[in-house]
Amino acid sequence: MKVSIIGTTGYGGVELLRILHSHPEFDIHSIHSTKEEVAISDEYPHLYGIIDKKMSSIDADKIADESDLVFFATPSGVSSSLVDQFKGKDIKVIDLSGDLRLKNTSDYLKWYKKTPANEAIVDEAVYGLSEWNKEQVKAANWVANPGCYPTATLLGLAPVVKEGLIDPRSIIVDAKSGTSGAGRAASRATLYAEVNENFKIYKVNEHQHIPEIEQQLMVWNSEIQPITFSTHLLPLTRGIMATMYVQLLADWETERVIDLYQSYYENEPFVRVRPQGYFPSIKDVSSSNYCDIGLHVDKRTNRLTIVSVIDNLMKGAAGQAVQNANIMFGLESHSGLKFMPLYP
Ligand SMILES: NC(=O)C1=CN([C@@H]2O[C@H](COP(=O)(O)OP(=O)(O)OC[C@H]3O[C@@H](n4cnc5c(N)ncnc54)[C@H](OP(=O)(O)O)[C@@H]3O)[C@@H](O)[C@H]2O)C=CC1
Ligand SMILES: CC(=O)N[C@@H](CCC(=O)OP(=O)(O)O)C(=O)O
Repeated sequence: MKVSIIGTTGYGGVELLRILHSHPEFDIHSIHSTKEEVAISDEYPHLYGIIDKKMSSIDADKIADESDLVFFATPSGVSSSLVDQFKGKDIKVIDLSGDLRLKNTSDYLKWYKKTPANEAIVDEAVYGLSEWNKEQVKAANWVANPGCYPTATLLGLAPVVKEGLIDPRSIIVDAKSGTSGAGRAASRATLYAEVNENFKIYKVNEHQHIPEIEQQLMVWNSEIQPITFSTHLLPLTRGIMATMYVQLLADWETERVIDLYQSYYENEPFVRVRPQGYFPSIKDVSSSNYCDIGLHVDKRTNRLTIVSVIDNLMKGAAGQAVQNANIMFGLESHSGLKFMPLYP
């Protein structure tokens, strides 16, 4: 199968290249960004002699004629204009941005402060949280690849929310990310001198992933109320840790909660529910497509602590996008994604 990538010079795009270069079924047919006739190895010298392909102009007709699938690894606002160029064409699309995720376009306007994408395509797009929406992803022409924080958060909350085990008003998510989550464009917030030996909270109660998380939680359980969700910048390149606190409605032992999570995820190659007493760290999943989950019930408060870790560029972006592509084309969901975490 031939694939094209738009936004190849970004961190999500170059992670797609890393995965697809050794994928058994997908061939990288064309790569694109705002630059043309520039070799990707000039932008990323680590690719020298491995992928020296040049970027070409974004011609939607040509891409649709020649490729089976295109990834939009472009910023929010740019993806929506690509949607206009690709709609009606005979090609499957996976968008890594937030542009197709929010079904209510007024939410998009409110949280992203940008013009929403074409409403019919937003309606049609399937939310590609791979573990949960497989049948829909399989049949989809447009996939909205989930955000990095929502992926870690939703995989960690799904079993207790679906089972109705928690007070629906009690969800608190304390999330932290490495700086590659902000992309490759230069910004003061991600300068070495700002991030190194520092730890900052940002976008307090205003993060654009809040409506995305709430939307999916409410699909699973309509009782869910607005959540508290905080994001912090870690002095790391890759990785997300989401620590979540929820109030259990009945007395549950930690062991029983772990059993529940293990039964939910037993057939999922990328979700590892850790045994009692172990809490995963970011290094446990670095550069891999795994999401690791640790759980503990505090018997004094009857609150459950859930720790969920992912690599933001893999399970949080390019890895999950390829997982969705595998599902869309009837391949094994872990095809081309069997990377062991990088350690140390
Ligand atoms: N980084 C992460 O961990 C995650 C990112 N995402 C989402 O994935 C998308 C990509 O993120 P990321 O790779 O980090 O972003 P980057 O800023 O690193 O890269 C953006 C890419 O988009 C290209 N681009 C920008 N404007 C245009 C345009 N008008 N037409 C064509 N290409 C354009 C850039 O090309 P050029 O070099 O030519 O400017 C670059 O290749 C974003 O929507 C982001 O929110 C989602 C989950 C996690
Ligand atoms: C560390 C960091 O800055 N992370 C970014 C993730 C943005 C992102 O992935 O954007 P969409 O999913 O909305 O497209 C942030 O918190 O805004």
